[in-house]
Amino acid sequence: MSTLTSFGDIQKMAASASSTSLKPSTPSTTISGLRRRPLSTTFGVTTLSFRRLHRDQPCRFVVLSMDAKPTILVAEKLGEAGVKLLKEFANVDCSYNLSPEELCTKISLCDALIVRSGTKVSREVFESSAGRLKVVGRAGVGIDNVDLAAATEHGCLVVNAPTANTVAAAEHGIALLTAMARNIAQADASVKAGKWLRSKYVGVSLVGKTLAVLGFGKVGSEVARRAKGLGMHVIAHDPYAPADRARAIGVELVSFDEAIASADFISLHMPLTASTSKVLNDETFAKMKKGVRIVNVARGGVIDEEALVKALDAGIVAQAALDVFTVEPPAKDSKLVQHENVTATPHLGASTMEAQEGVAIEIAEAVVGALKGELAATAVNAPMVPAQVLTELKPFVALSEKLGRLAVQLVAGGTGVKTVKVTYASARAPDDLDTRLLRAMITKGLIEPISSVFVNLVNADFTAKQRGLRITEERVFLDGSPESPLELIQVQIANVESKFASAISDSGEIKVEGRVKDGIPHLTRVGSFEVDVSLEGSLILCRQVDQPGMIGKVGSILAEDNVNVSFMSVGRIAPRKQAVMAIGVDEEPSKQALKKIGEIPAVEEFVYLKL
Ligand SMILES: NC(=O)c1ccc[n+]([C@@H]2O[C@H](COP(=O)([O-])OP(=O)(O)OC[C@H]3O[C@@H](n4cnc5c(N)ncnc54)[C@H](O)[C@@H]3O)[C@@H](O)[C@H]2O)c1
Ligand SMILES: O=C(O)[C@H](O)COP(=O)(O)O
Repeated sequence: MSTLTSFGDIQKMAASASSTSLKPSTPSTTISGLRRRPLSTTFGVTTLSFRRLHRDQPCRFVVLSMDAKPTILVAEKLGEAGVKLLKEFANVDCSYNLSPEELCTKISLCDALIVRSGTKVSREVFESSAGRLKVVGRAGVGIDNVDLAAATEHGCLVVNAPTANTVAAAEHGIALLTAMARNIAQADASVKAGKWLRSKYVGVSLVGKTLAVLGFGKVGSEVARRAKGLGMHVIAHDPYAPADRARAIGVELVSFDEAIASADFISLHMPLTASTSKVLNDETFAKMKKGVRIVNVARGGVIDEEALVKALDAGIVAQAALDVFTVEPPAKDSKLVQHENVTATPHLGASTMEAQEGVAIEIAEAVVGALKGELAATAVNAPMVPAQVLTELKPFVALSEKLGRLAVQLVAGGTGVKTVKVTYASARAPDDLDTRLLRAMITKGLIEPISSVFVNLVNADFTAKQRGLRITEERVFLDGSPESPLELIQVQIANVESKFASAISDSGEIKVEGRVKDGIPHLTRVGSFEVDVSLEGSLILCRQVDQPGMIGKVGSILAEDNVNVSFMSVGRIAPRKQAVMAIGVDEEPSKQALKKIGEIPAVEEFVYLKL
């Protein structure tokens, strides 16, 4: 198990550790009764994880060791500028051509891994990392070589470099298109072989011909733009592309069948996914114009290569120019590669000096940012949260996790948490609030205190699902100023008993509610009782008969125990009726002190909660 709770947490934990000067050698009363778990060291922070002996509640200590750096394994050649950036922050191990076994062995010592398309980052890699691997950086666009499901299950962020090689790939597509049309590769080889075959290598013209671009994303649209410049009539098929983007460069979006049936040239630019795998096959080749020419700089797997050989032999496809193959490198005797009407390059689409430097910088910045706890703008398996949104949501992120932690600790032992409802009240329009981050942190708060699983933004939804935890979300629209993204967050756990009966609301759920005040998360409701206590340190909730002297009695028991009270608030139904007192404490009270509080005659129930 990794002892890190999230990318951001490592910094928070480090900060709190430095402020409380925890050291492994420092004896601390909090350590008694705790069994030490394996030690893990990551980038500047050594985490000692302890587990309570009697209750399944993890407790973490973080110790700073300033010289420790994260380790980043660069498994494929990366531009120098990127490596330099990585070295400023981490120990960088550039080890190329690792076998799958060597990669699995090395990975357990690495916090991040950077690959291009030549390395398979399989489930075994994540399993072998035993939780240490936090980020996989794909120095390029296609992430079909990374097992995303396994990454997500292991809470490992995957980031890519989606923009820096777009132009290079588009230029290579155009290079293949023109080279194929004029038999450049074949003619070059024959001249070098001492031949002069001017009539054999008569080509075809591009001007006025129809080019169908399949996949009208970044590369596809750049290819389209360039092909228009060559005087081609360009159509495109992409079920997800906005029509106005196509219109803006004079491209008509059409159906797949129309695209392949009317094209003289087809250029492939979609990702390899389950739905695009072998999208060009016997059936679809049969629908094409006889003599069509095909360019593929996307992924080999989008073409059924056997079917393409047949279509080439039958003359349905006159020529193909391929940069990518189902298996790379393809077999030496591959019928496809050896076909006289095929032009092949060894996956060179992104291989320009400029693109490689750009990609290296793009991925290095993304990986370092992710290791520092920043949310990545190019995350592939986690929500991408723009920086300004994140700044606004930050205190609500903390509030969310604390409400989750509080709510789950109020559940009586033996009653499983299955159904949680989260309500966000805000004066902003629903579309203006991205709740994925908040939901992930609530999930983290709900799950971590009762398990050894670590939850972060990447694996929160997966972990909740795996544990049968159903989290529903509701937005309540409030009148008022939409200046703040949220007014309050409410977490309700249904169908459970509570160890603090007052936490059960009139409708029968455990209910906690919080707000952010001056940037600090506050608990503002427990069950039907309004309270107001800042969510720092730990908390004692106490239901009593409202009467004079209660605050004093509890306060002096805590003072005798040398426990500092940070906050106190009483919420009551009516004067001299029942009240709930919420007391924030900096230290954990001793068992004797808690027992004494429970023995005050007016106290009907109480609970101690760790935040
Ligand atoms: N040969 C190389 O070196 C090289 C370099 C860069 C990119 N690539 C590959 O090129 C492809 C495109 O890259 P990009 O940066 O343009 O990605 P992108 O995400 O910007 O564009 C992909 C487009 O494909 C579309 N798409 C998805 N499913 C589709 C389907 N079934 N039919 C039609 N369109 C579909 C998407 O809507 C998207 O617009 C990827 O496969 C990438 O790996 C290869
Ligand atoms: O998807 C990509 O970015 C390209 O296929 C480039 O891959 P490469 O970095 O392995 O050249």
